[in-house]
Amino acid sequence: MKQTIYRSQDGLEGGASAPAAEVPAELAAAAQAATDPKGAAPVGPTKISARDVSVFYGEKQALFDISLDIPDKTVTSLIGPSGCGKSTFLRTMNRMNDTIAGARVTGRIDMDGEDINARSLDPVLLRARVGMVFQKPNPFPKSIFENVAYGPRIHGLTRSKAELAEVVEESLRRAGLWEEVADRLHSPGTGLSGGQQQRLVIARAIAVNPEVILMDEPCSALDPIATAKIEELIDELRERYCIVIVTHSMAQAARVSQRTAFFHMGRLIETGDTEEIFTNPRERRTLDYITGRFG
Ligand SMILES: Nc1ncnc2c1ncn2[C@@H]1O[C@H](COP(=O)(O)OP(=O)(O)OP(=O)(O)O)[C@@H](O)[C@H]1O
Repeated sequence: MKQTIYRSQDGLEGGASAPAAEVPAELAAAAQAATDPKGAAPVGPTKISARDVSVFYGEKQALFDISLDIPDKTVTSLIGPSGCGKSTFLRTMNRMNDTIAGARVTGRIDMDGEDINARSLDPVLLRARVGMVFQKPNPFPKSIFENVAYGPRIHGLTRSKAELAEVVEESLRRAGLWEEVADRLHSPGTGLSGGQQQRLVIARAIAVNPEVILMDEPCSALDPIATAKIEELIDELRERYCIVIVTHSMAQAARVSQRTAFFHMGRLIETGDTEEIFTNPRERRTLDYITGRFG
């Protein structure tokens, strides 16, 4: 079933007054539910504030003057066609672009009002505060226990073995994996299924008390059941963390995020509540993308 969406005239290219497009009713309903879930916490205050952020890979400019506020305790989706700069923008938030030879970032990104590119800020500590989950699960070639214990140990977050074991258990519980691995904590993390490995990686990120979790297409290598589990987990985690997710799946963005930002050719075209972006976008390009006309 389709639902006809009428767009506002404000900011439209072309200025047509006809119904803009047909957004599948399921997508619109999912976006509505994610934006205004019953009993859920409201969108939090701004956690990360990007101003005029541009990124260059050598001579090539990949992002152009991005200004975007990312709220705390909220899931923000970054959507847009391949190559539009979603992952590049995600990486600016934990300075992962610093690790790419020839990459240069200009502009300013504040986290809780603090410039994350300040020289005084240690990128290793920043990456503990701003954890990252990649497309392909990447557990260390170590046991399940050691994968999670590694971060707290190197950052000196626990004082005894017992305390470390507690942090490991708590992190695995919060990542929804404890029940499945409690009896094999000392088996290799790489022996788990893809979906379990992705939850292990999330537990590893959680173990160092992050404030933000960045996810770069975290479900693209997973089957639908494992994907559903990760989406459920994302929904639970947002009560505590600021979450930013890059996804190619419009249905996933509509299901899991309360805020959505649409990128196109290195520019931020539009951002707003997910429901608004999916049902009444201001820009024609946004509409064309979410209704599958390009990308
Ligand atoms: N390490 C790099 N070196 C040079 N160019 C890069 C590098 N990483 C990304 N780019 C270029 O920057 C632009 C944005 O890429 P990016 O990966 O951020 O886009 P994306 O929207 O995440 O794409 P996708 O959805 O395909 O993952 C692209 O043109 C890409 O080719």
